[in-house]
Amino acid sequence: MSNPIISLKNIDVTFTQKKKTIEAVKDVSIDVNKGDIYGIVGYSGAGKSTLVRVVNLLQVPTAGQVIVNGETFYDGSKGKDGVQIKANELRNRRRKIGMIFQHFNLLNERTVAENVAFALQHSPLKANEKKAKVAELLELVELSDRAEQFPSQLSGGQKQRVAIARALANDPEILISDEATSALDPKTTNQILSLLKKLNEKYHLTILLITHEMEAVKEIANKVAVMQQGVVLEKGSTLDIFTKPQAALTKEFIETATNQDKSLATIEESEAVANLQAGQVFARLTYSGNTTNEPLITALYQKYEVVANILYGNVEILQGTEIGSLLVILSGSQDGLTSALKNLADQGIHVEILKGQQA
Ligand SMILES: Nc1ncnc2c1ncn2[C@@H]1O[C@H](COP(=O)(O)OP(=O)(O)OP(=O)(O)O)[C@@H](O)[C@H]1O
Repeated sequence: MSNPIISLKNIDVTFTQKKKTIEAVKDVSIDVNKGDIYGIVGYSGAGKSTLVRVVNLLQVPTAGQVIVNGETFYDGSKGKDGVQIKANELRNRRRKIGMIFQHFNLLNERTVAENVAFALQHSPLKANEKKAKVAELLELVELSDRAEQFPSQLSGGQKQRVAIARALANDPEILISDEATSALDPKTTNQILSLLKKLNEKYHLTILLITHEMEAVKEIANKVAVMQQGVVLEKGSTLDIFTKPQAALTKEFIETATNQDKSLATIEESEAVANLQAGQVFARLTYSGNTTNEPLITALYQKYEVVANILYGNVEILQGTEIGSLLVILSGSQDGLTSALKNLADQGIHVEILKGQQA
């Protein structure tokens, strides 16, 4: 059995403002294993930031349990307001949880090196050891030559790398990245994501990746939870979520991340789909890994006399595995279509009927 480094159980966070009650997080349970890059994806206001602030008790939940590295930080089942870890113990534990943010949160009047050193102010290291640590961290994020510059002299990507160096100063086991790439252009975003991946691989750093971009999840996360209105709609391995998405919102995120959204809109308006005939279905087929080599389309005709007209095809590489998706119109007899769709599902191909009679 896996032993999660972060276990959030049945977390509720409710804010009360005057007479208004906001249920920001509702009954969310998530287990993050050591070495995971766990993406939490959702639109603005979904409750992502509130949820991750619960991990280090920057936000105390209204109900539920928070267990980090085997230590119970909060247990809502005990007592009226729950039982919390002692303040000094929490302070120590928090140093092992680094955080980075969309707006970097650097001290503008301090140099790059001083910004990183700031995180070491309570460290037991001696002055010369702290200096060496800062130099080592700046080398890690490839900013050694900028040590004496000020944040205002840096690009957004460089600022975020300073923030990452600072977040790593106390050798954390967990890094929380709250929309860390949201203010960056696509190229810089990829550089930061690659750096996070490198830190994950090299130091086995567990990363919680909060984002509204499924693209970022696709690049580096091995697990993902999709949030909407305080609730986790679905969660699982990135591979499973991308090949068998259930919730409409998850599908929407994936379509955007794989650039299918625009193609789909155009194809849905095409004559072939707009004027779909009886005996035809418009479907999306998604398949991963070993199924990609199967001569799917030929087999459908040979076995069931079902003709597949491919309107769109795409292959993505996710976690080193090929994920194929096809938008097709399948035409055949009622029985032929039923058997063909069953055959596809039996082969582990995820079939979504987008239009036409469900055979
Ligand atoms: N301290 C607070 N007091 C009252 N309401 C809050 C507080 N913090 C968050 N909320 C509300 O909780 C809900 C979830 O907010 P949250 O910031 O967690 O969402 P999010 O998914 O992180 O979105 P964003 O990316 O925009 O921050 C929102 O309706 C927000 O207005």
